[in-house]
Amino acid sequence: MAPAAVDLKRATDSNPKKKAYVTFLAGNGDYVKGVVGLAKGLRKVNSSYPLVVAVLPDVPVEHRRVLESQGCIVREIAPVYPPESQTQFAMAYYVINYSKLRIWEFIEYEKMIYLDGDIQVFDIIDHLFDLPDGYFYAVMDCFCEKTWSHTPQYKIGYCQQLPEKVQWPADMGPKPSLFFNAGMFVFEPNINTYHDLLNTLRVTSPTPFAEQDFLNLYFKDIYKPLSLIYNLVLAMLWRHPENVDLEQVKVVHYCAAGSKPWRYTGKEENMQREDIKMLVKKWWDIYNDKSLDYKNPNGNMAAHMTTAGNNGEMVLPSALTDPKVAVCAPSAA
Ligand SMILES: O=c1ccn([C@@H]2O[C@H](COP(=O)(O)OP(=O)(O)O)[C@@H](O)[C@H]2O)c(=O)[nH]1
Ligand SMILES: OC[C@H]1O[C@H](O[C@@H]2[C@@H](O)[C@H](O)[C@@H](O)[C@H](O)[C@@H]2O)[C@H](O)[C@@H](O)[C@H]1O
Ligand SMILES: [Mn+2]
Repeated sequence: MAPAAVDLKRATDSNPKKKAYVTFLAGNGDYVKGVVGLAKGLRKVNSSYPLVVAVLPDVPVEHRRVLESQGCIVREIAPVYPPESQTQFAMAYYVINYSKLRIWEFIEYEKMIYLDGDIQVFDIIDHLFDLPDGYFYAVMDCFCEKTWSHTPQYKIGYCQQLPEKVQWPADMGPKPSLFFNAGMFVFEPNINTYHDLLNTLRVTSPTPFAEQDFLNLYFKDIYKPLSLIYNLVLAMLWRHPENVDLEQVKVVHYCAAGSKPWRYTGKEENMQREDIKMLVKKWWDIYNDKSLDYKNPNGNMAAHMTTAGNNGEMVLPSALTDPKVAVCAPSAA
């Protein structure tokens, strides 16, 4: 699918080096809040690059308009499904995450940083665009959460985050290759890679972590681990606290069960931790910061995005102001 002219134009005019952040949005639910938060977070750290949002057809036009009003470049992609199988995904909805593969087709960009919609960038990471070409950069995952209970490493208590804790037994074959979390990665869109990814997927049996497993398999030979400061998988806080210095962390990935800030209730395991409550509040502080809203070139909010409330305040479309999930930033520090 050739890139739409308008995207090409915007990519060339306002972004001569043709680099961009990209995220993925599916459905008509509340992940759009995550993407709005991400767009505002990148603005807060003064990133020089735009945020492209790859949206599935089921993302409503109202959500797309809100994202455009926040300065995002919205690109519709077709879904990608894995081959038919009886696989039980770690989370049933992971099946839609294979659609992330479409971003390799965004060849008007020479380098992109993919970020999940449940990620927030608290410190500028634009320098990652200058990493040498020809590699796939991402942060190593952790195998200690229950979501990994189907794996041999979980069963013997082995985790790449602390490999000396449990030796990998020789009778279990070679130690698993380094495995990255697919919520954040630095990559180069390339049409040949794109077609090869889709062709390879057609002959690859799906596995519990869906496209994350597939990407780890596909890029195993060129994968280069990044420091965890670029994608703090929250479980690291209680699984490997010795590896985490929160002061240094630049990117937080709200992937632990119950940690999505826009759905946070504090009820799930580990969600009453002071560091979790602090990180959720940090996310809400950005999401609610109106000074971080995008001002289009003529210096005001895109009119068709908002309507004035009774006393002139900015009223976002109902999708983003659902009273049921009104600001629930915990009172903690
Ligand atoms: O209903 C959904 C589920 C997922 N996603 C996108 O797919 C990414 C991966 O899913 P998720 O972050 O929930 O996986 P986790 O990192 O929590 O395992 C999300 O961050 C979103 O960008 C989405 O847009 N809508
Ligand atoms: O579709 C598979 C997903 O797999 C990954 O999420 C997992 C993984 O991080 C585990 O290690 C955690 O235990 C778990 O909580 C978390 O959901 C990616 O973050 C996401 O983008 C996506 O690729
Ligand atoms: Mn995620």
